Amino acid sequence: MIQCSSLQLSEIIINMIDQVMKSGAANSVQNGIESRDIGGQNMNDIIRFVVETEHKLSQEGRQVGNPVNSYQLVHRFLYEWRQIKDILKMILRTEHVTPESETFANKFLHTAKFIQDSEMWPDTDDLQGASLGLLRIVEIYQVPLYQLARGNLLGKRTMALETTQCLSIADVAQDMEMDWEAVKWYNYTISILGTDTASQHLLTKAHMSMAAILYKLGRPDLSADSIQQLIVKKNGSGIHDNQLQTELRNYLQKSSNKPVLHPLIRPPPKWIDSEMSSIKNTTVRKLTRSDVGSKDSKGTTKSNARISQSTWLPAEDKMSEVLCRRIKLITGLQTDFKLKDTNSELFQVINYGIGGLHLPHHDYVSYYRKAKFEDVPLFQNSGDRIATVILYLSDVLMGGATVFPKLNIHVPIVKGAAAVWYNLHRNGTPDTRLLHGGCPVIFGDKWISTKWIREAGQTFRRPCLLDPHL
Ligand SMILES: O=C(O)CCC(=O)C(=O)O
Ligand SMILES: [Fe+2]
Repeated sequence: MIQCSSLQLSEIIINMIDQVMKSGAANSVQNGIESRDIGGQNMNDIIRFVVETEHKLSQEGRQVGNPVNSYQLVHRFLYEWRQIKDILKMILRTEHVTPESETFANKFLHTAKFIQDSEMWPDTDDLQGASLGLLRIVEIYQVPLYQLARGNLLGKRTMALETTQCLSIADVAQDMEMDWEAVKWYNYTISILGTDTASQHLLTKAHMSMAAILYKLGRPDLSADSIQQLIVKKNGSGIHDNQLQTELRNYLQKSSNKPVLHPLIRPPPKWIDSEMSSIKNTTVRKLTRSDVGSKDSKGTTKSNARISQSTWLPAEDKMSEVLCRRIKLITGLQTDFKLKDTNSELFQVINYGIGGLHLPHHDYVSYYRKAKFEDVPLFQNSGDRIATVILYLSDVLMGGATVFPKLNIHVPIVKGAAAVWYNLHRNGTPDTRLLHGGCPVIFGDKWISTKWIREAGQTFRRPCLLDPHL
């Protein structure tokens, strides 16, 4: 934890750089190492950084209590200086290190160690504190974010924030559950990110984090837009689809340990109406009063637990194929429909009128297996319903949300959006936290389509883990 003010800190850094500069080591390093030795590029980066920091600090660093500069110092100390130390240590370990480089590296590391030992080296708490300071200033004084980031704090000049620093502030806001602030900072970061390959990773991270927060804030529409924009940017920049698929999959698999709903890609707005109408038109005349599976008989029964009409979308329907492919892309799970050993069930299309509801239930069907329900071909060798995907085919004016009472999550019905969740723990046992239901529709006509994905075929896509809590 820093024990001194930012002024003291800047003095220390300036002294440290002065020392290194005066010793002439930086020049000899520049002349002596270059790329013949190891990591020529790294070394040039170090020198550039040292010179830049020195310049910036002598120009602006002495402003007492400047929140942006203090933030920059802490950030640089935490990340960039740490990187430099690692590189220098690596240089010292190489066989052909020149005497000049050795002196430079030793001097630098010695001073860094001295500061670190005196507990003045900033830690992540300091960075969080400095980030919160900036977040508060932006909110309380309504400072336009772009001005602050470009080095203009209410008319006073400060250092400009770098893209990685904006992203890091957004991450702090997210950690502190300052959700809308986080969205604002992610959005700004996205707006300044370049199209070079180095920025691609940051772009994905910013879009993904923003999508997750917007989803949590009950805006699946904006959440899906964020992911959609990412896809357009990535495809536009010539990055192969596979890379995006892997990133999305990693993201979804990582957060799957917490049973939360995942933002799902929504089709581009111009497709929504035609896709949704196509599904409704194909199925509307086939709808019949819905059943539920019953525990004690082998069959299904009409029940007041589910007041709706439903039917199944044929596997050969064009929309069924399109949606299966899309869900496979997003979840990474196998979604093929087969009459035996199926990877997923057909899309069930459900229509709830006024007052229509589905009482809280779980989607897993483990009790079927106990009741030897395996003789129904569809269930043979297909395992349990590992995941559920609900596509929302209509908007609902009031009511009708899908709710998860144990998780305190509610998903409003937004045409074109979708919700995904896993019903089973990673060890295959039912995850009871995923209890959910459809609230009664107050105004409107609720259309959804549900895809239950089965365990069969997912072995390498969502591998089993023994931990019963995952
Ligand atoms: O109607 C809803 O929102 C939920 C539907 C559902 O849970 C299901 O079909 O299994
Ligand atoms: Fe359900």
